[in-house]
Amino acid sequence: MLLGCIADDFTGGTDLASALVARGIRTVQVIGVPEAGEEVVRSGAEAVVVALKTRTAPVADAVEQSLTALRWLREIGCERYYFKYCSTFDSTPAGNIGPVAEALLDALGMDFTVVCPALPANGRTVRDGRLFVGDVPLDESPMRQHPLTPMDDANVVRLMRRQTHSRVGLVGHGTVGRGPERIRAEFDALRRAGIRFAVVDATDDDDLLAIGRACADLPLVTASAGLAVGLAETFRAQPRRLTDGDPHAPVPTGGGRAVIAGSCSAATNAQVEAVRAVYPSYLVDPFAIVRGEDVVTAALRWARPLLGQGPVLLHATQPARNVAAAKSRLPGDIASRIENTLASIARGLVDMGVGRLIVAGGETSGAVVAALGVTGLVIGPEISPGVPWTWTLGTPRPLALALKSGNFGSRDFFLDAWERLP
Ligand SMILES: Nc1ncnc2c1ncn2[C@@H]1O[C@H](COP(=O)(O)OP(=O)(O)O)[C@@H](O)[C@H]1O
Ligand SMILES: O=C(O)[C@@H](O)C(=O)COP(=O)(O)O
Repeated sequence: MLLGCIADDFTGGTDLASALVARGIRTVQVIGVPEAGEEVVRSGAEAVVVALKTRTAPVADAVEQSLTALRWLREIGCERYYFKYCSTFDSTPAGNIGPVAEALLDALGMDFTVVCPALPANGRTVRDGRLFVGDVPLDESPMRQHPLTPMDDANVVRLMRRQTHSRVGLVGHGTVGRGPERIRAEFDALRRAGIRFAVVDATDDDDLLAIGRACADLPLVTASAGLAVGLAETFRAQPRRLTDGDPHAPVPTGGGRAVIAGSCSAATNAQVEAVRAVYPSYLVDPFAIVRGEDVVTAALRWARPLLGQGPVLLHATQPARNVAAAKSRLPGDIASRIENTLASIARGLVDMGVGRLIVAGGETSGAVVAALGVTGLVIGPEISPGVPWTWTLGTPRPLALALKSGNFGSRDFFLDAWERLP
């Protein structure tokens, strides 16, 4: 085992696992910290991703869960660690990226690491420490209206300073463009100056390759899935401990097809719109949940006769103005009540024979995966950058499951995804 990864949500976990697999690193994703590690060790994986649902948890809880994951990764023999957060730095002013990163550094006895949210494959770049989504600074992108983690600042140095007690510095593009030696020298200079976190500019995969090489001796990196581009190369350069080949033959799965969408991100809204003209679709109404209606039974009654005919869509996804209205008029826990409702619907659909399921939204995926009793995910073919098909472990029968980050995928994602299934 070489690389132990801790992802702060489940879509983020499959994003990173898929990036590592695409670069030839055998990767297993586990859901939460398993009770025993033997199965993972026996699987011959070179990397393991522990997917947690800590992005919006209370800070102390997120820190504790992440430290538990780190302990488990150490126990099963990991030597290097990767804290994976969102390429749009989804967090609140209190955390959880900063506090978790700080706790992991402390636990590993380290005094320095990188903060690298860039993910050029999905249009997220960092210039002068500012995070861009396409050409738009993060705080002017639709992320400013996220239901749980609205982002009001694009400056990653400032965001990290808000969230940590540590000193935060910047390695600008001028340095990154000069290559790994220069970047490493800058890391050393920052470390000597008492800087604990270096935000690193990156605008393309060449930058990430250079940063990956410069990080070759760091036991812990913190990043989006982007840095996998660079780190995978440094791992491949090491002697391989395992035989070559794919440990994860695809598991053909049949059964009904469904899309469950709980993300209200711009990309998911567009994907829901695209599909509503094609599939039967059902809106899960937050106001009905709060009125105490049996939304789950109603949704399943609607879906039952349709499942034999083709895919169905069940969504809470709504445009930002409706989400703002729901948030202002409904109780504070409405987001998690919607997640739980969608998770119960997913469970009911699987009980009715659905075997191929797409879930949109990180928090939503966390709730669905828990309700289905999934203990691990085998990574299959990539549907679009950062979103693979996976096969579930721990469920009574393997399911084909795609966990789609809210802002990933083209407009036709829900229509095209089925074609990528073997
Ligand atoms: N109509 C709605 N009104 C308010 N909140 C909603 C609505 N639909 C979904 N939500 C909540 O918004 C959150 C979306 O987060 P998530 O699932 O992580 O999506 P994303 O990947 O886009 O961030 C979830 O907690 C979900 O329950
Ligand atoms: O890094 C990313 O953008 C994704 O891997 C991710 O974490 C997205 O989170 P959600 O949009 O909440 O799914």
